[in-house]
Amino acid sequence: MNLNPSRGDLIRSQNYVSGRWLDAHDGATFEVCNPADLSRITAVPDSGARDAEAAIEAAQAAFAGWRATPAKARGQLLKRWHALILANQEDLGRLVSLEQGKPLAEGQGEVLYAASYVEWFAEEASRIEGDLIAPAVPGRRMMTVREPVGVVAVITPWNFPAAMIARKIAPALAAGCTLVAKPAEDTPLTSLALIRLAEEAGVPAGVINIVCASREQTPALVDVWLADARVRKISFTGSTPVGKHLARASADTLKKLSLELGGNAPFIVFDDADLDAAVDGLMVSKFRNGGQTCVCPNRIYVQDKVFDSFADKLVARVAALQVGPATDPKAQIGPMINARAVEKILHHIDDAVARGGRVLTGGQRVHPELGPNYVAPTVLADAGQDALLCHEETFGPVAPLFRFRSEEDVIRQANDTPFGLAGYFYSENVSRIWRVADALETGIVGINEGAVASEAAPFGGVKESGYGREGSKYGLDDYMHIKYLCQGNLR
Ligand SMILES: O=CCCC(=O)O
Repeated sequence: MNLNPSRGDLIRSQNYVSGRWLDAHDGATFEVCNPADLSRITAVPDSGARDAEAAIEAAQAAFAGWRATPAKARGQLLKRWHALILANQEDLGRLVSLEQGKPLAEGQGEVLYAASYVEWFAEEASRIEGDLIAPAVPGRRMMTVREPVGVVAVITPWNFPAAMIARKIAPALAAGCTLVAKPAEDTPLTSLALIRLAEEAGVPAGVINIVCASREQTPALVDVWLADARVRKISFTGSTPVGKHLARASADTLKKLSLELGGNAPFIVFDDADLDAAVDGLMVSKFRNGGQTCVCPNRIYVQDKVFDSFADKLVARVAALQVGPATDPKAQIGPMINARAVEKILHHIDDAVARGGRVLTGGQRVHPELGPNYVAPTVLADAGQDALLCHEETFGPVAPLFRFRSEEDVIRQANDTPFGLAGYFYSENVSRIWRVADALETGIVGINEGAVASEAAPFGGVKESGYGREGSKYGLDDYMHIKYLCQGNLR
């Protein structure tokens, strides 16, 4: 099966700045490869400081006009973009799978997920409202209006190359912001294809600007955005260390920040749970995108009494997962994104085994004849709480099971992490459901549910998983500020 899009113009190998497709200022490029077999797909610009600067200038120049465009008209443009994304779903889905590696069905599903944010914010654009406030003294009228923050820098990860950029660009445009964007170096092509469709939808020149950069070149590019006072906001999805760096480095210009950072999600199975439902939920949440998802369960706590039967059911399902490239229609788990990701996953497995863990299934690389990035879906049991995979996001198809005795105990363990993005638990006891939902220190809680993401829901974390919310009726707030108007001397 060929993963190349049938519409050739959707594979772009240039930046898009001020409505023009351009090479990097110095002509530098880097290669984008298929993680399934490391074959070269194309090369894209390896942009630097001058390209970053040009993108800001374009976004700043377009801001006044875009902000003045009625919200309804901005929404209509987003609707046209949404329609084009749906019309090209198959091509975009193939492109996601080609550069990111996820199975075809997941690539197609991701495009729908991305489109759902565009549609949501197309509609939210018409609901940008202010308030009339009861004045505290006579003769005054007090009100609020909401204004776009200005130029936004959007920095996206490789694990959802369509959805993550869509759920940042759509609210930014709906709010009246213009933007400069940098897609992940592993997966720039889907983002470029989406921008090509936004251009086709009629988004004016300069409103969206996107520049690509390699891992080595990214700091030089992003530093320009961090230092420039015209960039009023950064929206970033990625690791906690990088999020902290962005917060520190943008402090001098006090930018507004949305940081969707690392997770270390607990998944708790109480002994009053429906075990089959819990296994279903874990399969969906843990093995989506091969475990390379920030809301994937990282630590699975199972109550003593049901531990063995849960483990048996889970192992049967995990051992049956098909691993392979997206060109194989039977594949359910694709390659990991790159060699560094594979090394980390294998290191976590080895470390867990060194700390008393048992491999119940998987535990090693597979299909070396296809490529070096395939890891067998793995279930581990009984590693110590000091194992690395208790403290760091593994970001791979590894499900470590830990026994617990009491609710109190498991809540303490679940919250014993600096991260707080998602948490999940399964129980049929209504009182426990509300107790545990309240006690989990996470921004998202799945209660008897493993698939929590939705454009209608606020996505984001607490603690060192970041701040800000994406999607939902709250999602526009990150791209707007509130201005208070006070009229005095009313007669
Ligand atoms: O990995 C980050 C985002 C995942 C999601 O939107 O469900």
